[in-house]
Amino acid sequence: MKVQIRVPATSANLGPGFDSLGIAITLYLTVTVLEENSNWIVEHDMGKGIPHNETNMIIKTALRLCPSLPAHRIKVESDIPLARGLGSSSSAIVAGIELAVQLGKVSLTKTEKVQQAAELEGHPDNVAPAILGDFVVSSFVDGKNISIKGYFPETRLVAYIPEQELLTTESRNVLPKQLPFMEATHAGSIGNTLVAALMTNQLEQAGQLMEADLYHERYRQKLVPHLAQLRKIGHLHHAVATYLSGAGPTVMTIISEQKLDAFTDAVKQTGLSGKLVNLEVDRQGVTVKK
Ligand SMILES: Nc1ncnc2c1ncn2[C@@H]1O[C@H](COP(=O)(O)OP(=O)(O)OP(=O)(O)O)[C@@H](O)[C@H]1O
Ligand SMILES: N[C@@H](CCO)C(=O)O
Repeated sequence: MKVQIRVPATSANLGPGFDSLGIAITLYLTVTVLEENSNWIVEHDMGKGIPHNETNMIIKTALRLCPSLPAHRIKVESDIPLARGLGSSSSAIVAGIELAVQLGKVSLTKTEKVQQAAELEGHPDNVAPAILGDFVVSSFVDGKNISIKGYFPETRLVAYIPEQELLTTESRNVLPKQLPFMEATHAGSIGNTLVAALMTNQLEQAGQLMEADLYHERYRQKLVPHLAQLRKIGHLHHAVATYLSGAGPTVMTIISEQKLDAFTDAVKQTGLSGKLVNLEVDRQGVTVKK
């Protein structure tokens, strides 16, 4: 048996949907399960910081769900860059949960998988679309995760991915501990209206709301000065919206296919050193091939 688990990258927040909204996108982490072994071996070329043994996040997650899981050699391939705001840690957690399900015969519904993954990640906005695919709106009520999947309007996406990593913990440290009540309700109303616009396929309206975040982008701006620059280029080229993907530093631009080339050409002319990647929404979420 050769099991292959494929998990999409994700882009969280979409502006005002902090810790709640996310989309799955067409970059993938793939785990191939090879033979049983006396200890866990994780083959990968993701860099020195990522363990090759049972301390790897994928294996740690799987063992947490199923401590008796028999050790295997696994191969991990990924085109999701680490610590760039594209949900790499969530994809590893989701792969670990699926590994426990496949090898340990752990039985979990999709809802239970999202619950487990969101508890491990600390917030559901990346793990929920990584599991369910497409666009997901998530929250916790009395400790129970509620995730609703919707159809994200047809569009193209361009990710500007800087060379430098930005850990989520570091990017959360610049956020305020509290927001005044009226500011919080206003920020929430923008997020609510954004969800309504997306669920009713009103992408233009959604774009305005995505750029009206009051929760996090203004506090993170100093860590990601390229956000304002890219948003300005987006406006000049009639992009739908430009927002900070997850905790950054990646900046995502939503744009129609017709305007995409002119936008990317303009970004290239700025001399910004990051990479531009054309993407689409992944509609499926995690898949398993046997
Ligand atoms: N495939 C993987 N295997 C093992 N560890 C991983 C893997 N992918 C990510 N990690 C761990 O997760 C860390 C990055 O997590 P972090 O939450 O900071 O960023 P992110 O998930 O890429 O971005 P964001 O949450 O903003 O979308 C990496 O530095 C690494 O320790
Ligand atoms: N909602 C999270 C996503 C990154 O994990 C944040 O912006 O910090």
